[in-house]
Amino acid sequence: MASDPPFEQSYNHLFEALSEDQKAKQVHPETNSFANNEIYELPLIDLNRLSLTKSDQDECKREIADAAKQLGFFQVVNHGVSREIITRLQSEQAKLFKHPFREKASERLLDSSMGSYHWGTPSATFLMQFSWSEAFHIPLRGISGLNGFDNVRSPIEEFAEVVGKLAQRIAKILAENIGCESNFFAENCLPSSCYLRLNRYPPCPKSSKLFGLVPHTDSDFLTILHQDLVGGLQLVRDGVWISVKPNPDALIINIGDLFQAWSNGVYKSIEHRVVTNPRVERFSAAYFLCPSNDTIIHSCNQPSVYRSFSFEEYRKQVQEDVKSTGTKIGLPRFIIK
Ligand SMILES: O=C(O)CCC(=O)C(=O)O
Ligand SMILES: [Fe+2]
Repeated sequence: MASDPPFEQSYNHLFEALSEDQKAKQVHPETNSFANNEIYELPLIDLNRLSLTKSDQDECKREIADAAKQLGFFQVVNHGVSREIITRLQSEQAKLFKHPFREKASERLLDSSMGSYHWGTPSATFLMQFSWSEAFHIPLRGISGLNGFDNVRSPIEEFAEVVGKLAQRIAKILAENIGCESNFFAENCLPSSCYLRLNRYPPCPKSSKLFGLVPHTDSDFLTILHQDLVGGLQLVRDGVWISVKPNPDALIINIGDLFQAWSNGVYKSIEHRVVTNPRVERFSAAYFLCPSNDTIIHSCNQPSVYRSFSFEEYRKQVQEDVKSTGTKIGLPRFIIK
């Protein structure tokens, strides 16, 4: 049966032109061990302590900063997003993706100025650069553009509102920990410049060796993610890919490139990816804390590792690199030599 979205038909230059043997050579060298990666529980931080005594608060803040410095990834519980919102979001997200491919791709679902639908990887020239997934990219200023989709709009709005506040709270804690201007995020990362991405990873019958999402770092300050129980998210720890164990009660937080630059390399934007599952579909929802396009990102400590750049310049550079080389280069472009 054909997949939905029609990856193989539409990208047959990637899939068909290759013999089985060539395919095996083109996938990531360690993809054969996809299933055998260590299953790792991210550092689990209970945010309830932020409303307890000063020493509880300090301990909680220290754990957040330590995780952001060492692994770049952690998970939080008692984050303020109710189980009810998450359940509704998951159920409406699944329904949204169930619309026929033609409808999703025709932009009738989303007013195109308000959001966009993505599937596969148009810039991929070989299978290792290909992502077997589809996503709705929804700028928060555009939630009202989900024409006629009141059922999905309301859990998205509620999720984004609570997670947006959480993102601000975490960013402030991280800024204070390194003695930097903690109002920066409240001033520059308004909800109108942040966005949400709803991801779906269809079962991948062709090959369990394909990526659901290719290895990347996030181009924002920080990302807050909810994943379902299927699993598949992996990240690099000490140079080795490890699998993140899903926790239905937790939200995953990871540092993005902008925080790494702004903190002068103290907080780590870590490479991560999603691997495909041959039988089950997987869903995740991610909130990206972003500044306005004209915000200048400069290291808050000296001497600067990275030169200053605007968010717009960074995004354009990433897009250009992806278009011309098939992969994101990201922060290394901005290191002061
Ligand atoms: O689906 C996931 O678990 C990760 C998604 C992700 O990394 C992203 O959207 O940037
Ligand atoms: Fe990501």
